[in-house]
Amino acid sequence: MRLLLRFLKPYAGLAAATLFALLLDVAGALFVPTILAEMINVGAEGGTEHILPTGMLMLAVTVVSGVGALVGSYLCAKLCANVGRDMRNAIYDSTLRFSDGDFNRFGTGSMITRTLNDVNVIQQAVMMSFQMLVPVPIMCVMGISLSFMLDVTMGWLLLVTVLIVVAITVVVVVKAAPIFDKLQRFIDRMNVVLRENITGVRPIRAFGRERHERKRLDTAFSDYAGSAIRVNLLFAGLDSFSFFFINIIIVAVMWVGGDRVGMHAMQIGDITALIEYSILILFYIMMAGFVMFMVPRAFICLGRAKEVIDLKPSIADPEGPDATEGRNAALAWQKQPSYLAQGEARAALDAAHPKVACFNHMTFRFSDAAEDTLQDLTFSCRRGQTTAIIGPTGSGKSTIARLMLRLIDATDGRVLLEGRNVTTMTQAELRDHIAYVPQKAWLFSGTIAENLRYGDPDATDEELWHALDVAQGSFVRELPDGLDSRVAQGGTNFSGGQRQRLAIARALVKKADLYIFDDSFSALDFATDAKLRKALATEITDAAVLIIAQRVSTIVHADQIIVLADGKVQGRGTHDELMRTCATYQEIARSQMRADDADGTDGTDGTDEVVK
Ligand SMILES: Nc1ncnc2c1ncn2[C@@H]1O[C@H](COP(=O)(O)OP(=O)(O)OP(=O)(O)O)[C@@H](O)[C@H]1O
Repeated sequence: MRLLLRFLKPYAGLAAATLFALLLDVAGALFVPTILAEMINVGAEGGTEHILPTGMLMLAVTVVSGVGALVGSYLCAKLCANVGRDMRNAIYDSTLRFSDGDFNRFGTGSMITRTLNDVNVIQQAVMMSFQMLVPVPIMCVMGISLSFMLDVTMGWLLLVTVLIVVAITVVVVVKAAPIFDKLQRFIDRMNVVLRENITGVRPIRAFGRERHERKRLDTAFSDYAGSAIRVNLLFAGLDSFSFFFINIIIVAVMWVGGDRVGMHAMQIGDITALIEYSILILFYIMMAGFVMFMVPRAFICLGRAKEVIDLKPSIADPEGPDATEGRNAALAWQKQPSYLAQGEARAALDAAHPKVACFNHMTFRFSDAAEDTLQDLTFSCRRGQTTAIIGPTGSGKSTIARLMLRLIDATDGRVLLEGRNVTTMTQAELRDHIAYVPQKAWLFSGTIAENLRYGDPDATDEELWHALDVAQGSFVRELPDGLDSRVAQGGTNFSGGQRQRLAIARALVKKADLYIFDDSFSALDFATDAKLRKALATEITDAAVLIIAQRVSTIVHADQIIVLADGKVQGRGTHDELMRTCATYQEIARSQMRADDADGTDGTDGTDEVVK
């Protein structure tokens, strides 16, 4: 509730105006039968000259009430649309601050449900509450007071009826609340299964798992349908009960009212007013009951939205950017005896190729893992040099890229950029220095130019073409629309290799200090891979390059190769050094040679260099 008030606060004026307009509507609705009763009473006693002015008054009240209803509905819709928009933006903003772990906690399906469906439920509930719930107490108090003013006995009759109906409505609503909780989780589930089925339609067909998946979907749909039917049964029950009571009260008012008129305790026109009051009050309570059905669901949705909006990201920016802490740490590290012992050679290297990124005795373990994914990792990426990481699948290579980008934080040790601990920089500042090509080359729906300008929104067409040329993306020149060619969501209208080259070009458009290529050449044929690396070497001369790769041929020319296995560094050096000293590297290189022999690949792709 506090969350809702937080979002309503900026629109306090609009909310007050909405309530005032709706109050006019309610007051008018009750005032009309009061005037009508007066007209009948006066008319019954022969005062026909009052009919015209009273009729005009009724008309005026109806107009005011109608305008109140119209304006109230408009303001209410505006208010709720604004609140809904702000809430969706707040959820999205919060998502942008999520670390990888935070994302995994919620899951994509649930995040979509929370942003779209949950906020929609909240928006609808707020709108209906304003229009149908908030006026109820006003309607009840005013209607019952007017009834008491006409006749005390009739007032009591109406009051008791209202209390019974309210009590039954509350019981039904309380019963429905847990079903709504389930309903929302079933929507999450449907979302997850449906997404999996749509995005994974090819493997589903390829493995002939249509029946299995259909069953999974059917279960998700049936669970949702079962709960929805139970809720609707309660809803229908309350509906019929309310109409039944409205009819009963009309009969009761006529019956008891007839007696009271016979006893001269009230006048004939009062019966009309009392019937109108009863119908209005019970109708509003009935409508409130329907809204109350939505309220528990809206509270659950509010709770789910709050979980996201108020989540303290596991990776947060420092309170005040603390550059000195990071620099001091880097200097302290460089003063260690082991570091100094390596003496002049290192000093010369530092001068020629200053360090851009450093991993300093860094250890990392996923929160749900039993073992460290990376252990005691120490290496640097230097300006003007290429550092490569190679290792078997699952050895922790991509985790290094995620740590550098601070999508996850080191469990122990430090990750430094330009001598500063990454935890002392804001994430935006850190990522500003880095251009990253993810393992899965994800493209956004739009045009090729729009995708490339993710790297730099101000890049000219010439710069985009240049980046494409370096990334061996000349296929774009052959497309009829060139840079304006359409890209489907995820880039699915391009081949894997084309997607990788576009993702590489996107990274190249950004001028960065560190370029990270996470297995970004894997879908390229050997010849294109070789050409691309050659073009990269002449293009990126003043930045550090970190290449994560599976193929030895991709990294054979790297200035430094880190061999990783089971999260530990097994060897470090150039290709030639490692071929002499590192058994793991030799094994990787030989296994790839054997695979190439088996493939019948000749030596024109760089594998001959690997073999030597
Ligand atoms: N969110 C996570 N929670 C727990 N463990 C994870 C998570 N993400 C990755 N891992 C584990 O961390 C290890 C390293 O994963 P990583 O993706 O870094 O490997 P990799 O060397 O890049 O593999 P590949 O070459 O196949 O891409 C793997 O064993 C993986 O199962």
